[in-house]
Parts: sequence; C-alpha cells; structure tokens
Amino acid sequence: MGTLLIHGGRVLRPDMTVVDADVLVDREAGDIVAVGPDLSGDETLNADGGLVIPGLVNAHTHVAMTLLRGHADDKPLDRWLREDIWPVEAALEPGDIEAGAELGVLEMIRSGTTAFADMYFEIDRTAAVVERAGLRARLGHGAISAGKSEAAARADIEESVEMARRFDGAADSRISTAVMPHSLTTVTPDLLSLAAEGAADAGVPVHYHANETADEVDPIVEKRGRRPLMWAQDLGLCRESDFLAHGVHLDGDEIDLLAETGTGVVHCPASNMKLASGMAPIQRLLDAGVTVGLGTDGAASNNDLDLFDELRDAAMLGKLAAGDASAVAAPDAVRMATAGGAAVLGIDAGRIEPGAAADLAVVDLDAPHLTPDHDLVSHLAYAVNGSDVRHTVCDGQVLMRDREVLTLDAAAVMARAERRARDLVARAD
Ligand SMILES: N[C@@H](CCSC[C@H]1O[C@@H](n2cnc3c(=O)[nH]cnc32)[C@H](O)[C@@H]1O)C(=O)O
Ligand SMILES: [Zn+2]
Repeated sequence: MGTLLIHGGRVLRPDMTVVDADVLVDREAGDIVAVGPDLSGDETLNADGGLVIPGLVNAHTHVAMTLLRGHADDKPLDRWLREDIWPVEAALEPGDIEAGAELGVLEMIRSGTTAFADMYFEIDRTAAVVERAGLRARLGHGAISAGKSEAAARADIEESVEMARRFDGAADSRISTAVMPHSLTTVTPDLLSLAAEGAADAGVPVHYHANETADEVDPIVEKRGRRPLMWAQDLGLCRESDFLAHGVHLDGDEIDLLAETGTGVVHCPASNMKLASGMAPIQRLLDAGVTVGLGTDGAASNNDLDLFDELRDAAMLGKLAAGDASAVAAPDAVRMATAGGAAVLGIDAGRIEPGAAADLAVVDLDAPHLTPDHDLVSHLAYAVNGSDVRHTVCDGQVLMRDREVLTLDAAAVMARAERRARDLVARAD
C-alpha cells in the first residue's frame, strides 16, 4: 500500500503550535512516520491552504439516534427520555440502527471526526457500519434496568458483557468495546457491580452516564449517604480505563477521586445546555488533572454530531461556569477534542507525531470566517465549522477527499435514513 503524503499545509503540533510541514503516513501500518518539510510519498493528498489537525474524537454518543434528530426537543432529561425517546426506541429494528449509524458516521467523517464511543442497541449493526466506513470506535451495548423485570435487566447486562467480548478488536482493531450500563440511577446496584466485574474479566472499560442532572444526584446522596461517584467507586466503576459521560454536578471530592483513579470524563456541553442539565466544572476538572474528552451525546439532544460545535460550546460554557473569561481557553478546548478524547478512548491518536495513529483531518482555511489568520488554534476553537473539513484520514486510509466520502454512498445513506426515520416514528405512534 505504501505511503501517503499530506502535502503543502500547515500542521497543528501536540504543543498547540503550528508549523508549515508535510505529514507522511504509512498506509499499511496506519501510523504517522514523519512530520517535516519537503517529504515525499507514493500518493499525495493536497493540503495547500489547509491546516492538518488530529482527527477529532467524539467520546460519547448514541450514533443511531440521528434517526430521532428533531423528533422531540425542548424538554428536561427525565421527561424527554420517558415521554418521547424511550417509546420510539422500543420500536427500533436492527435495520434502523444500521441506517441511523450510517447517517451518523457519514456526518462525523464529513466534519473531521475519526473516532467515537457509542452506547446503543444492536451493536453488531454499528460495528458493521464502522468496519466499512473506516473510522474507529469504542462500542458498547447500553443496558438499562428501569422498566424491566429483574431477570430481563440481568440478561441485558450479560448481553452488554457478551457483546463487549465479541467485538473487542474487530475491524482490524479499529473497533474496541466497553461494558455500558446506562447510568447510576437507571441500573440497579447489583447489576452495576455485575457490569464492573464482567468488564474487568473481559479486559475492557465500563462506560456510563453519571451526575448528569441534579435529579440524579440527590436520590443517591439521600439513599446511599454519599456522593454518586464515591458510591460508583465502591461498585467498581472508577478504574483507570473507565469513563463516564457528563459529570455536570460534581463536588470537590468527586473531582479529586476522578483525578486519582484516572477515570475519564466526557463533557457534552450542547446536550447539557439543551436539556438544561447544568454547567460542568470543566476548568476545575482540567486543573485537577482529570482526563477530559468531548462528546456530542445523541443527535436528539444536540442536534448534530459536529465536534467543532462542541469545541466552541465547551470553551464558552466553561467560561460561564467558572465566571472567568480565561477559563477553558482555546488550546484547552482543542486538546479535549483531540488528545483528551483519544486518552479517554484508550487509543494512541490525537496528536500529529511519528508513531501516533494516522487519524487526521485537513481544515480548509480559505474562507471569510477564517480570515485573517492571527491564531489558528483560536479559529479551531471559535470559528471553524465541520463543513470546513476538506479531507479526513483514519488509520492511514483516506475516508473523505475534497469533501467526497469515499467509503459510503452519501445520497443513498441519507435516503435510507430518511425513510427509516419516517417509518419508525409512524410505527411508534
Ligand atoms: N438497552 C437499553 C438502551 C440503553 S442505550 C442508551 C440510552 O441512552 C439514552 N440517552 C440519550 N441521551 C441521553 C442522556 O443525555 N442521558 C441519559 N440517557 C441518554 C438513549 O435514548 C438510549 O435509550 C434499553 O433497553 O433501553
Ligand atoms: Zn448519552
């Protein structure tokens, strides 16, 4: 397969400086072999006038929920899930998952995302989409106890463990997995422990929603007499590889616990604002040394999968939460979307350096909203949109060239998703 040369652009380095450089990629091994001036390779990807950045990492989503984009808006989490989302999800068929995942993956590749973590149903379908679309993912079957018999709830957790075992390392190791109990309040304590044991046994992380709304925190504090994450640690859910979504309502001790254990946090600012869940203390997490990534959450609470929007929201909301305009500065936001997310997912990517995975995006800078170029990291955080991405590369393969996705038929994917979404909602009514 030889080498791929990403030629003629500027390159974002791990220390957030920018240099004029080429990037040489080994397509067989899927990693970066050199970064520097005047390199040559077997095939060239033109990055003239562009900025080469690490591919973005969407560290928490429910990708097939693209089918529910715009289906129900403007409600708080609990009512939104119970009244609108769960009833429709009950009517989901495997073909819907595949169509929704394909749409979401298409949207992510088109906006420079090369890896994502996904909690949903029918993960074999999502895995098949990831396999042919060419990006990376950490997938898990979302298991929930609420509304189920004890036996059915247990079987759901067992399925989560079983699926994690089955798909870990699939698609030439582009797919990894986690056991994914839905949240600290929607899964029973026994089953949370079972999930932790199953994950440890299978050698994969646990991923779950935690401390998303005040309504979830208060009952745990009342019933267990301690903060949710102290309780989660007792259940075995705060190992170094484990990661939780949201972490909006955290106290100082919980922040320390996250830093000490190495448990990752996925910040989902758009979802937190849309569901009015609250403002996560992101600057405090960064100051404490917690590993933080960014996630879009599902497209029904966002309502898109563009990580550049998330970057901007993270910087803005971080300042508002801290009451300090210097909080969550542009480089911090960019780091969360790249190296931070890669660390949360446990992949050796998120930085442009020899030896790292060749997961890259080329952003076209030739646009009015990206002129002048005082500071390109500022542009990445505050001004770039997903539609500015010209090329996307993952594992050394070009997934999108000049905005054309090479691994999926975009028109067919959109048409199928449209039809599936319409039928799904009609069935659920
Ligand atoms: N197997 C489970 C499904 C869990 S998948 C993950 C779930 O997370 C839900 N979800 C999406 N966004 C959020 C959020 O922000 N907080 C909590 N749950 C969410 C989503 O609708 C989906 O039902 C079952 O039997 O219902
Ligand atoms: Zn979620």
